[in-house]
Amino acid sequence: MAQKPLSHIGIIGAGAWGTALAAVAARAGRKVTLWAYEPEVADSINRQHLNELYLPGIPLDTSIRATTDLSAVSANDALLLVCPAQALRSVTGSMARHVKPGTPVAICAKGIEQATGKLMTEVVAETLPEAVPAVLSGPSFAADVANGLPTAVTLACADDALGEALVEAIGIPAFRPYLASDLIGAELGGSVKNVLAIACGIVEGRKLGASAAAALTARGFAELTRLGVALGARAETLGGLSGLGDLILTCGSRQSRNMSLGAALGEGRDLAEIIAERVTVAEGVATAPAVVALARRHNVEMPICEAVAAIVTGEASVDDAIGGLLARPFKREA
Ligand SMILES: NC(=O)c1ccc[n+]([C@@H]2O[C@H](COP(=O)([O-])OP(=O)(O)OC[C@H]3O[C@@H](n4cnc5c(N)ncnc54)[C@H](O)[C@@H]3O)[C@@H](O)[C@H]2O)c1
Ligand SMILES: O=P(O)(O)OC[C@H](O)CO
Repeated sequence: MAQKPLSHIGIIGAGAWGTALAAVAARAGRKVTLWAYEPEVADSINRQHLNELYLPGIPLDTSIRATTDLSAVSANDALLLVCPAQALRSVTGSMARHVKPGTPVAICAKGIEQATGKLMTEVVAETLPEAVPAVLSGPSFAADVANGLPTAVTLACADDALGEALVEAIGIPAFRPYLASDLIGAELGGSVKNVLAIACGIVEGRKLGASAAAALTARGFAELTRLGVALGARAETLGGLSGLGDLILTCGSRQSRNMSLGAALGEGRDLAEIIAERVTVAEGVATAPAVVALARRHNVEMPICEAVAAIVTGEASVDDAIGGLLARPFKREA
């Protein structure tokens, strides 16, 4: 039977990225319902067509309807999960009874659950077992996408027909989803690059130079690839938009929350203070220790991620972590 078009898209999470994806789906001609955690965010979207808290100054299509009622998901043909990784289990658990069996559910959060070390696909398999999972990930700053600047991303789905229907539902010339079937590879790239972006930020904040930043990004990519392959991901996914593509973006720009948080750490600022000043999430902070635990379970060496985890958990100072990386024995590159 031919896959019917996905005309009504439910977006779970009205932070910067959920709001940008709502803008994309509306531009693609879809009916969009956006679930917000905060009533004032839903109110601002419905009344002023703005999300002043998370995506300030960007006018939204007036057709986007916001709600705080999770039962609204039952009216959607497909769902995009865009809440922070550490909140995904509680949100999907609360909405589970409203999700129709067979609904495609695209994970857009980039992180690993700290309490369990589980990937978002595992969390969704446990909380929404009758949904069809997909992963949407790649180089995409919310403000760029909401402003209509072009990018391309990976959309991974094990069901080809549903994957194609999702691409049709949200793809527009300025937002080009490339279809893939490797969900683990697609989600792992986005999760690990956030940790590596903190490391690159530290290099920037400590003024260690552009050569150090490039070397760190390349060695970080080697770490990401080792872990991905150990978890069954395909190397070409890790070298694609959702892996290398997003790593280059996030490691290279202070527009990234993870990179700028690292830069502030590198400048000598205190982590708790940096976080307290922000309303937005920097996923790499919670994901760093989770990546390290996952890597140890699979006997994968990830010294840069270990260094970031040691810094964010307060086990090492920035200088000690940098010194530890530079003192590692020389070895073969591959
Ligand atoms: N912002 C981007 O450019 C971008 C791009 C791609 C992917 N992502 C990913 O999307 C996810 C969401 O990020 P964002 O940038 O939209 O968020 P954000 O930082 O703009 O906002 C934080 C979000 O967390 C929500 N929240 C806070 N506590 C919550 C709770 N207990 N339960 C449910 N929701 C809660 C808030 O309502 C808000 O939606 C992250 O995993 C991020 O890595 C972000
Ligand atoms: O601002 P960041 O560091 O959360 O990065 C946003 C996106 O993941 C970039 O693709």
